[in-house]
Amino acid sequence: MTMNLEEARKLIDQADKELVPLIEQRMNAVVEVGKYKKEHNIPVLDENREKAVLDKIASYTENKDFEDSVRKIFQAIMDTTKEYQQEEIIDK
Ligand SMILES: O=C(O)C(=O)C[C@]1(C(=O)O)C=C[C@@H](O)C=C1
Repeated sequence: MTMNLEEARKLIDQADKELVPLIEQRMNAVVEVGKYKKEHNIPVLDENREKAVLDKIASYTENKDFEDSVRKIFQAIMDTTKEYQQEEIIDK
């Protein structure tokens, strides 16, 4: 039997609540990398690192039906972190 809408949304809310502190933890590390890049004049984009991150997270994905979505989500995260490093750290 499928779950009802309310139950499914509760699970989404719970997952979101757990994800936000982890995203913040990731962002804190991204800020440190951004400062290092600024100090050492290193470009924000590191394609090799992004490929390595995507391959690693793909390997963590248990349900392979979700692998492409998980890769897209992490690519969106890294696009956002690059924008943050550029606008909030490099350009300041
Ligand atoms: O590892 C880095 O160099 C980062 O700046 C972090 C990060 C990421 O969000 O994982 C962001 C931008 C880079 O293109 C690669 C990875």
